[in-house]
Amino acid sequence: MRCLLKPLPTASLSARSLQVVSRSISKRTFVRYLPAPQSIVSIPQVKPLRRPLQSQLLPTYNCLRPASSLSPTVLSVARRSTVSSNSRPYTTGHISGPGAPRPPRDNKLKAWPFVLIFFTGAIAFAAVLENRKDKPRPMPPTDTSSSSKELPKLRDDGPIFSPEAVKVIFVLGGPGVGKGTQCANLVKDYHFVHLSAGDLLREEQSRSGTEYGELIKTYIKEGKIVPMEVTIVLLENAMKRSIAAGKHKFLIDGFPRQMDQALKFEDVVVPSQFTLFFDCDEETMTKRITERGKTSGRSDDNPESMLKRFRTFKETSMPVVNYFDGLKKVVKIDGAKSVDAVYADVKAHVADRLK
Ligand SMILES: Nc1ncnc2c1ncn2[C@@H]1O[C@H](COP(=O)(O)OP(=O)(O)OP(=O)(O)O)[C@@H](O)[C@H]1O
Ligand SMILES: O=c1ccn([C@@H]2O[C@H](COP(=O)(O)O)[C@@H](O)[C@H]2O)c(=O)[nH]1
Repeated sequence: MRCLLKPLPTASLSARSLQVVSRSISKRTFVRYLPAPQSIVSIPQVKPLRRPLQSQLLPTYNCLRPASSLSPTVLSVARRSTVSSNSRPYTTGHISGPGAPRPPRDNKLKAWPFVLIFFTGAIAFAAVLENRKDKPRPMPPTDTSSSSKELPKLRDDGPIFSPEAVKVIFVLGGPGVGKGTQCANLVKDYHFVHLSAGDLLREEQSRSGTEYGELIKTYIKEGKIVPMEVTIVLLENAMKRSIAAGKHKFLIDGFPRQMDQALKFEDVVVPSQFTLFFDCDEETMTKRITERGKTSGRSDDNPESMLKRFRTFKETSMPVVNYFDGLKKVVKIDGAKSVDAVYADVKAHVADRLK
């Protein structure tokens, strides 16, 4: 890039303009007029410009100076790079007559368009980057008529039960891994109350007069997680009923399936003791669900819903397991073994914490 400088009384420039021009000059080749004998002296910028040379050039770049007023160093640089007006098309347009510089034009505004373009470009670029940032998106509603329902309001004034008085163990694992089967064993031996979030949702879905029936039906069929407000209220009510009957130990099966549920439940109901996590490969779980699907009558025990449930489990529920694992609150059990072998492992790992 080149910048043409024409004779201009320094005094006619504001201090700010001088600053801007001098900054742009220090980065470019600049051209200056000398009175004689050359028509134009082009002083190529040396990068970086040596300090003493720069300090001699910068104060003079805007005005005509006799060559005699320049230091020998400046002059020699200038003369070495001096060209005739014909050999530099870019500069010839500014010469009228041999050796005569064009009358000065007001150069004050020249830097501003560049400054403006630079800043406008920078702002636009920043805006584009901001938009491309991956942002979390809300889950698109699967059924607009039901998802627009007003959800129950959850309190935010702390847990209603104390963890000393009410014991909660979360039971997690992929679809069909055998959570319900193992919970039934624990209920028999350790007198837990077994609350399956999926069962509570299915009950609510078919309860006459419910306003969430359609919403729950759609979410379950799609293998998605019903909004936590509905599930937490169902769990809380079921727990209150059991506590009123003198039962204080709960296995909460298939919940929390999503991080917001985990945090909210512990905030407003009761903090959990730990999580039993049954680990298993998808192939084994698929076989178990397929077998169960022959008689269960469940709307999600079919290949299409199964795939969606596996995906939701990996993407949405595994982060919950990992979260509690980070807090050292997960007991991991191999769920691929036989029912009895799995139960033996459960007892071996947590028998002392179940009483
Ligand atoms: N260890 C096991 N070996 C073989 N079959 C099992 C085992 N555990 C459970 N099953 C069978 O697999 C099917 C699914 O078990 P279960 O309903 O307990 O799983 P789940 O994890 O509660 O499922 P979901 O999350 O879908 O409600 C049932 O038919 C059950 O009898
Ligand atoms: O906290 C929960 C638990 C379950 N769901 C929905 O129910 C189905 C079936 O759950 P199971 O535990 O397998 O019986 C599940 O796929 C979810 O759609 C839920 O939304 N929130």
